[in-house]
Amino acid sequence: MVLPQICARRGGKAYRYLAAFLTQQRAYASAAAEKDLVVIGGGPGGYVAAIKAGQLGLSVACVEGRGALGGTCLNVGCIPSKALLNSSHKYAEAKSHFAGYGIKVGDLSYDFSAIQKQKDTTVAGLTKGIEGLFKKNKVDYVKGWGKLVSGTEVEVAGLDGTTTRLKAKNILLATGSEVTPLPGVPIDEEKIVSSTGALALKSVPKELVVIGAGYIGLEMGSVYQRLGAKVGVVEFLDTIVPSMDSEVRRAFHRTLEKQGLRFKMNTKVTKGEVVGGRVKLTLESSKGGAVESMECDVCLVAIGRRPYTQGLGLEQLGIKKDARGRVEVDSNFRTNIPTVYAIGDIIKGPMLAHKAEEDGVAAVAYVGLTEDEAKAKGLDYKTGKFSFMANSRARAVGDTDGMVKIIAEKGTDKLLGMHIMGPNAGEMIHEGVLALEYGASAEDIARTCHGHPTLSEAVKEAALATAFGKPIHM
Ligand SMILES: Cc1cc2nc3c(=O)[nH]c(=O)nc-3n(C[C@H](O)[C@H](O)[C@H](O)COP(=O)(O)OP(=O)(O)OC[C@H]3O[C@@H](n4cnc5c(N)ncnc54)[C@H](O)[C@@H]3O)c2cc1C
Ligand SMILES: NC(=O)c1ccc[n+]([C@@H]2O[C@H](COP(=O)([O-])OP(=O)(O)OC[C@H]3O[C@@H](n4cnc5c(N)ncnc54)[C@H](O)[C@@H]3O)[C@@H](O)[C@H]2O)c1
Repeated sequence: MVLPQICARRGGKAYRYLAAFLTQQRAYASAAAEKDLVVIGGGPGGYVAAIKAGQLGLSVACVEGRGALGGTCLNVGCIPSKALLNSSHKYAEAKSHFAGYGIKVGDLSYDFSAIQKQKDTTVAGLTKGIEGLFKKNKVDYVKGWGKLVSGTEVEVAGLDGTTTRLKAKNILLATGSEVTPLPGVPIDEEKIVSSTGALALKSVPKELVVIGAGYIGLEMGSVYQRLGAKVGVVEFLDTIVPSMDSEVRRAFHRTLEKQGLRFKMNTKVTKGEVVGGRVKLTLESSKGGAVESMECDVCLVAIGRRPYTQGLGLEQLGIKKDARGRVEVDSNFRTNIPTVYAIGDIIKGPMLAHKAEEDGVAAVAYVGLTEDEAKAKGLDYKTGKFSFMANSRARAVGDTDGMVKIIAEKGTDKLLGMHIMGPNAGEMIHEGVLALEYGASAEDIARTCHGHPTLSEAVKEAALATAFGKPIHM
């Protein structure tokens, strides 16, 4: 009764103030009450866990400090990089391939700020969408930086300047990762950039040097090469993307070179500085000796990522980390403090949004063992391959670079790994994921009817090659 009386006495403005005050009090009250679960970090690890907990009927809060949900992946990772890859791919297609299909486009150009805007709109739509999902699943979104005070308490330095404490039966750490810095090459996010700066450049550089031929370097290098930049890649090792199957990796390397990327292998950058608006780099052979220099407009440092646990209070609580700074967990994701759990990039395993090897570097995807791993484990294995050059759909759409490679156990024919380099690899790999999950054999895949004409027929053909030694169409 109080609220309508005050409203009647003082008019609509007071009502609005009071309603806002009560909403705030309710938020404080719900924050102060003990939650079943408090999640620190709103990336793909944390936000999915929070939603699932909400769906299971638990009371849950998710603390996120960057001002938007979705973590690295949605804000400065998977999603913006794929948006730029898509735009640059469409432009490159129009430039180099449309004429071959009889399509005339006249003077082709692009508006880079519009490309960036499209990327930003995509990101904003998705991150806002997660806020909606939080509401739907009754997850409290607490905006601020969280710090463990005990195994059941989190202190939040709110983005609005307030400090609050959340009590929880259980706490889940999902604070993700950050760029690994390269000593001597300080990142300013304008001239010497990390992936975050590379995703937000205001214009396409004339010359880009990428340090590190891993996922990020090759994705961003491809984007800017397609948009007209001269791209050089400096890699410490003698191979690109070291975790990939070596045969697939070699084919991928050749494809990237064909597209125009230039590689300097077995080389490390020891110094980088901005002089007169240009980036000057000092290079050395990774095997020692031979100092040389290189110049470019923008340099991307992409030598890996490391777990982000800064300011989280792990040390005070004695939460164990390994030598690489990753939080140690048991098979139930529990740390050495029984009420504190950890998931995602801060624990061991691949730093991938869903810890499943999905959509790889623009067009590479894999699941299970590489041939090199099968060999190292001493397994008795066999392989089968099929090139997209011999796949009718790939021929029809003019996207014939790449292959499907399958690795299976020799005696049982059981699938051990699948590797796809080529068009739509990130979508097609799920056939391999499912096959591995259910312990399928290469013959199972080979005997399964695949629609025609589809890129997926290359998977069936590679399975035929693995199970019976021969594909049909090659
Ligand atoms: C350029 C790029 C491209 C990528 N592309 C792919 C891809 O195509 N496919 C793929 O699978 N993976 C990709 N990844 C990797 C993927 O982004 C990560 O593996 C994934 O985001 C990890 O999820 P996470 O939830 O563990 O951590 P994150 O996504 O890093 O989320 C952690 C969140 O926690 C917040 N946080 C940290 N500390 C605190 C604190 N104390 N309090 C409150 N909040 C905190 C951070 O602000 C962050 O938002 C890419 C990464 C990059 C950088
Ligand atoms: N499509 C995807 O799945 C995707 C895309 C982007 C990022 N990611 C994730 O993000 C993580 C980080 O990506 P990344 O590309 O930064 O790391 P990465 O580990 O994939 O590659 C880093 C590369 O840098 C090289 N390197 C290291 N130190 C060097 C030095 N001093 N000089 C020259 N080269 C050096 C390494 O040998 C390696 O080849 C990946 O591990 C991956 O899990 C995934």
